[in-house]
Amino acid sequence: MGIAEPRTAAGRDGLAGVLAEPERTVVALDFDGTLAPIVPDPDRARALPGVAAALSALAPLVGAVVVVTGRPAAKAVEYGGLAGVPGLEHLTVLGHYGAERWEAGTGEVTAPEVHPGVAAVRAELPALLEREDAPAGTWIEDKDRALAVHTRRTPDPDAAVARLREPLAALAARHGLLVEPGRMVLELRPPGVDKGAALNGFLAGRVPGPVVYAGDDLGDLAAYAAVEKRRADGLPGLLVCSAPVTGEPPVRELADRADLVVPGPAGVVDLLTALAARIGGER
Ligand SMILES: O=P(O)(O)OC[C@H]1O[C@H](O[C@H]2O[C@H](CO)[C@@H](O)[C@H](O)[C@H]2O)[C@H](O)[C@@H](O)[C@@H]1O
Repeated sequence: MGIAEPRTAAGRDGLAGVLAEPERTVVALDFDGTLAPIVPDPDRARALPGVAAALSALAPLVGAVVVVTGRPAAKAVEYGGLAGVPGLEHLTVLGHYGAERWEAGTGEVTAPEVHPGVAAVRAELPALLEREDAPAGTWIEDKDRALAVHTRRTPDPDAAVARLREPLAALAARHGLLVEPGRMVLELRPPGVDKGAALNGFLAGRVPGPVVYAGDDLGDLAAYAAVEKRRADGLPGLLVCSAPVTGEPPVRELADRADLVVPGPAGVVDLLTALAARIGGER
């Protein structure tokens, strides 16, 4: 299995950079929709079988592998089966869009205090959803330092998001939070972090080199922008979009900016495996 040719010149340069300097390359990956197939119940999401094997084959061949997720870091580690995997001793997981950091080396999560607005939103959210007549199936995911309102299990998920967006934004703003939109979800979370800042923070202090970033949702756009900025500064980058395989359309803004669009987590596993084979074979 080979590596598909990126459709953009920047992407082809990015891939060439990765293959030329794997030891300086950072491979950054989103979790839900990229390593884990999308499922109706977020608590049942799990990394696709094959993810740990692909990552542990690739990680020793590149500078670093990092997971950048909106999930709490510990949940991504648990649902990803990412702890104690041979080859992943230096894995980092940046959770809550970078507010949390888990290191495989210590097995510990470091994070700031929980924003006080989260408790206030937690208290007011159920009444707001009732007042707004949120459709049956609307569901709150309590992530401790953020709250996500999911609509995937409502009859018309996109209409429910459109309807709830403004009142949720107003509630979030009253308590110093913001609304992060995603695939059939509106997350009320503290400001000051995003996946772009998370990725840049991770890259700071490392020897400058190529970056591969794979994601599937709106929250990944900030990381795309960070890679695009590096490319403008002359550093190679490869942007990968993990497109749904369920009939759901891909997030347009992401698919349009990607150098490579792959079919969901299985496509991501294939890409990681092919990268490892190519880099390993060229050593
Ligand atoms: O940054 P990510 O790793 O992509 O996390 C973003 C959000 O993903 C989760 O929600 C999404 O996946 C669910 C499980 O497949 C799906 O049911 C939901 O519709 C998706 O939006 C997660 O539940 C959120 O906490 C994450 O912030």
